[in-house]
Parts: sequence; C-alpha cells; structure tokens
Amino acid sequence: MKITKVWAVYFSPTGNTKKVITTMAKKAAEVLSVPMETFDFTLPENREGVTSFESEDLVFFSTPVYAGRIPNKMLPYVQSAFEGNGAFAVPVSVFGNRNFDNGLIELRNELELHGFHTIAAAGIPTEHVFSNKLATGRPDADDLAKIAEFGEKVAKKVADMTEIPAKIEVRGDDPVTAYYTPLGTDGKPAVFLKAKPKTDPEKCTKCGICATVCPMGSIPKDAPDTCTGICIKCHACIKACPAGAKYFDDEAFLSHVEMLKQNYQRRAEAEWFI
Ligand SMILES: Cc1cc2nc3c(=O)[nH]c(=O)nc-3n(C[C@H](O)[C@H](O)[C@H](O)COP(=O)(O)O)c2cc1C
Repeated sequence: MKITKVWAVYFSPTGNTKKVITTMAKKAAEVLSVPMETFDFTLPENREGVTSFESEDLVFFSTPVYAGRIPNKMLPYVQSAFEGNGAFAVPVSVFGNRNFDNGLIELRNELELHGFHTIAAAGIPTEHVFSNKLATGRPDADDLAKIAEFGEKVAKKVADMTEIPAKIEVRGDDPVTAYYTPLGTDGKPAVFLKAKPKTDPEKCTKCGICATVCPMGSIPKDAPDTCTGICIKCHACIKACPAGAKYFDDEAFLSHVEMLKQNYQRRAEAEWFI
C-alpha cells in the first residue's frame, strides 16, 4: 500500500505517551521515506473541531490507560473528533506497570468505528505518574529500541500489503467492560474521584506554569494555587511545577498508590500485535 504521510496522534499529560508514540512513528516515517506530522490533543485549545485523515496516511494513535480504559474525560472527544477516511492506524496504549486491561481494545474499536483500518497495535509499560517506584524511568533505552523496531515492522507490513486486512486482534474484552476499580491497601475500593491537587503556599511562586499544562483547563492563570474545574489526576501540574508546590493529600488516593507500590513493582512487559 502507498503511504505518503505518517502521523503521531496523542494525549499525553506528562509526556510518556508522547515519547513512545513519536519514537514509533518517527521510525516508521524514516523506513517509508515520508514526512511525519504530530497532532497533540492534550490541551483543551487543541481539541477543537474535527481532524480528518486520508487513505494514504499511516496514523500512530496513543493515549495513556486510566482505570483500564481510554481516559474517560477524553473518550467523547476521541469518539467524535477523528475521521479516518480509510487511513491505516496503529492504536497504542501506554500504561503505568499495572495493566492496560481494555484500553487497547477500546482504542482499536473506536478507530475502526471512525474510518480507520487498524493494522497493528501495542500495549507499552511506562513509569506510573502516581509513583516513580512503578516502571521507574521507563521507557528506558531497551524499551525505546523495541518501540522503534516495532515502528519499522509496521512500516514494512503496510508497504508489503496488497489488500486491506481484517482489524488487528488485540487482548481485551469485546465489548469493553467496566473501568478498573482502584483499590486501597485494605483491598476495598478507593474512592478519590473528587480529589484535587493541593498547593503549598510556602513554595508556590504563582508562576502559572501549572495552568498552562492542565489538560482540563482547570487551573486559573490568575489563581494557580487553586483548581476550580475537574481534576483527572493526570499529574501534569505536579510534574511541571518548578517549585515542587503541588501535591495530593487525599487519603483514599494515597492508599491506592501504596497498594500499587505493594503489588505492581515487577517489570511489566510490552505486548505487540502485528
Ligand atoms: C487517573 C489515572 C489512572 C491510571 N490508571 C492506570 C491503569 O489502570 N493501569 C496502569 O497500568 N496505569 C495507569 N495509569 C498510569 C498511566 O497510564 C501512566 O503513568 C502513563 O505513562 C501516563 O502517560 P503520560 O505520561 O503520557 O501522561 C493511570 C494514570 C492516571 C493519571
């Protein structure tokens, strides 16, 4: 099949998804000797209108997994703002060392529903934003080499293809089932939906960087020590704050993080579907 452009399309509040998908797409573009473009829908101002692709596009499309699925606040956008028009696509779920559960099959299904032909897919472990004890420093050099190698395999697959294949088979429940229920150290559901980041007044300089990185636009520029809108717990503000002023103190949330540290420190492996 003829490909004239490779795309890296992603939602990535703290940068892991961006690193994974641009590494993969860059390699594919290099192998196919075509240009690569990126479309980053992390910030609200980028999520306006519909993005259309063409039948000679190869689109690497990735979101992090939140509670075993596509982040639920992004789902309506993913379901309404992309038109494949016959483009080839590679859904990629990036997860924080626990499991991608149904995040990948959900993304595969959404892309297929919206005019893309999925030809490969992957579930890739990266450091969990909740704790640097989970998949510490990943993707590491070994991961990045494997991610690029997969980009190369996808490029070769699409170049050799003579007809449109059936959708790529991936691990997951179809139809997709409920979101993963986060648990606390007591094994009971940890309810922290309403938790919001706190700001240490001693440390905050009101520089406003946090307001510029919040994917929900929930931190006002003129009052960056507050969070007035929805918080999806993505940790963009916490990771971006140069003063280390942002933190969560919600007990249920901290108990969930502790549970993850107790149970998910083994090295999770990537899963490749091609
Ligand atoms: C609200 C929330 C829920 C998450 N749920 C899961 C999960 O169910 N399984 C998992 O392995 N990682 C989970 N993670 C970890 C992220 O998928 C992981 O840290 C990812 O690298 C974040 O991507 P980013 O750096 O592009 O923002 C979750 C993270 C957040 C913020």
